[in-house]
Amino acid sequence: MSESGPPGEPSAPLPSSTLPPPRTRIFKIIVIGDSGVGKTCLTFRFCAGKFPDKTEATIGVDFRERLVDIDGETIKIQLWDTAGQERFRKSMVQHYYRNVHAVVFVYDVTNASSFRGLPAWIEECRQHALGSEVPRILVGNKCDLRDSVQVGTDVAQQFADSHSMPLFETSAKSPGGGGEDGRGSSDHVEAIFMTVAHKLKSQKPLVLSQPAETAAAGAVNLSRGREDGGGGARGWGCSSC
Ligand SMILES: Nc1nc2c(ncn2[C@@H]2O[C@H](COP(=O)(O)OP(=O)(O)OP(=O)(O)O)[C@@H](O)[C@H]2O)c(=O)[nH]1
Repeated sequence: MSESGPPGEPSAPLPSSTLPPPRTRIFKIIVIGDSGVGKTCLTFRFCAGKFPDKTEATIGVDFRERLVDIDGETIKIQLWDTAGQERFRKSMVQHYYRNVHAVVFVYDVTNASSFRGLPAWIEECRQHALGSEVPRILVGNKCDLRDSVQVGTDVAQQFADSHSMPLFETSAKSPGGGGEDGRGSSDHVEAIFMTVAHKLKSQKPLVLSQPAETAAAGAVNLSRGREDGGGGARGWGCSSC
């Protein structure tokens, strides 16, 4: 007998209009790295599909979200674009690291100092008890500025390997290697975040979720932008990356 139905009546399936809405899983991904490496541009690029007209230094944190479809499941990717400048981080930093599902470390390939700063960001994660089960990736941004590169792929790959992270080199501005408007033949920034989402989906079910109806509309299909597989990164040893 149904607990909620009238006594004595057999339980019948609920009409679909009365079923609770399906839950949407949320993947919280924090994006960290020195000021000016392009965290805002990368997250904007993924969530809004374009390079922002102008950016200012992030104060505290900005959130950007996008619904994606992975193997038939709608998932909300929530990107936390954190401030790179110490003075804009202080009061917020403990909030970034709560319930984090993945971390994206960003450096600027044209700025060696931003690459040298990476161990400090890794150390900050350690201090906030981020375990090795939390996937991390390394992103070298601004690859469109070919003549100004200061951090070579081999040195970055060595660093990534030594921290068991996949390395992606990309450009938020011209992510497919195409024109300045960013409309290349394949969208590398897309592939990077989708690779993280795939990795997370292949892990155990995550707790954070919300009814799908409250999530923003506009789910996209995974097949878009996956052709290049995210730049042949290695480091996780899983089939989806
Ligand atoms: N050429 C080029 N410029 C970029 C790229 N990504 C970001 N920029 C520029 O780099 C500057 C800093 O970008 P942001 O995205 O604001 O950097 P951020 O890491 O969010 O900086 P903070 O908020 O201070 O931590 C801006 O002038 C961007 O236009 C890129 O891929 N190529």
